[in-house]
Amino acid sequence: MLQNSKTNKPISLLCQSINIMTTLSQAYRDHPLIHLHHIVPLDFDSLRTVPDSHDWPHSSYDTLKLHTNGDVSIPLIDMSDPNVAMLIGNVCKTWGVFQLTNHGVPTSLVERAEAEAGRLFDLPMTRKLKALRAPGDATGYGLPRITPFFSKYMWHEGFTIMGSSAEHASQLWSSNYQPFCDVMEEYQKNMKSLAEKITHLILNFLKIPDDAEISNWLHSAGAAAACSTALQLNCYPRCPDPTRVMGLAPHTDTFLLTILHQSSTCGLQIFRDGFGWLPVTPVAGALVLNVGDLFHILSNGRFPNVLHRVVVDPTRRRLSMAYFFGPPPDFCVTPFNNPPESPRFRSVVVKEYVGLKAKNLECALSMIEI
Ligand SMILES: C=C1C[C@]23C[C@H]1CC[C@H]2[C@@]12CCC[C@@](C)(C(=O)O1)[C@H]2[C@@H]3C(=O)O
Ligand SMILES: O=C(O)CCC(=O)C(=O)O
Ligand SMILES: [Fe+2]
Repeated sequence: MLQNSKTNKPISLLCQSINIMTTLSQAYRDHPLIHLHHIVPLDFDSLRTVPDSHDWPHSSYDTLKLHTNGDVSIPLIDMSDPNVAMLIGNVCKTWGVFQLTNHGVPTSLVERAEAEAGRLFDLPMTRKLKALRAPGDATGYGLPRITPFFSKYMWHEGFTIMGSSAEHASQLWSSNYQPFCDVMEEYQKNMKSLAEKITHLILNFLKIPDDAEISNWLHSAGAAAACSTALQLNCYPRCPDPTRVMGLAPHTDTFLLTILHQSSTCGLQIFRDGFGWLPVTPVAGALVLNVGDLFHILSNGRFPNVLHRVVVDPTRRRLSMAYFFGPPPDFCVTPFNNPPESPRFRSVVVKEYVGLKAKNLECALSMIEI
């Protein structure tokens, strides 16, 4: 029987019943987005003007003033710093987002993954549509999941992977799809082990005891592979008039942590109270990490689940790869509070929260608030 390496407690729930546990794709299939059937991304490269369907009423450039003062920038943390746990913990509290260098993920792997993502989005539309996300499914090619919550479409095409990408990749390329699958698999492995390390540092920072359910899960995660993970490849084609479109509309991420690689093209912005939208300027070799809703809940609101969006570049297409990490769909997330502080949220099972988000997007959090 597997045991938590720290507490020596058996990991019964997580490992033994693995066959009856909900997978993340299943959790998403259980909460389909009704309006997203048969709507496909535009063939952006063929367009010379912005169609009305993609013309945002309030342009992404001036709805909220973009803060351009160079001295306010997202913190940069060096993972080889001896105080890394403290640095990451404090930044999660004050910002909810940071860039990380010396993270141990080989640059060559990141470059190969970005090149494969580029090869995918370079395919003709007729080819990409072969891997179109089926109605009610979570994986494959298509529009962002949050699309139905907005009245206009985003200047975006994406490809979602949960585990193996073989089924969809073989629809994209009848042969020669193995290099794509191999690099995406290796990338996900590296992301998972980085996400586990960072989560471990954060749980220590929050002084969450070793016998808490979340610690028990994390210490078993490597062995049991019982996690919710997804890799989202994002492409923001260049746009004839970027001031009128939205690359990715403002949102928070659902899971514990997101690890993002952004190409050298600018576009990601975070919303910070008192400042407005701040750009996350690409730093070569650095990964962007941000707190998602589940860490916000788990930290009892101490960590902000940072609101972010993406604006589009007039001259260059932008690629990014976002890896989402959290406990498995059947896991119950309980806020960790130090008495006399009381819990701000009720406990919530991951798949139940996925369902709340599918129906209510950003209001999901307030629905579990106490
Ligand atoms: C595991 C995840 C996380 C998802 C849903 C599912 C697969 C795709 C992810 C994204 C990627 C784009 C932004 C977002 C908001 C979206 O629309 O799809 C993300 C969402 C979430 O964080 O909720
Ligand atoms: O493209 C980016 O920089 C951000 C993508 C993002 O926010 C997401 O995939 O959730
Ligand atoms: Fe995001």
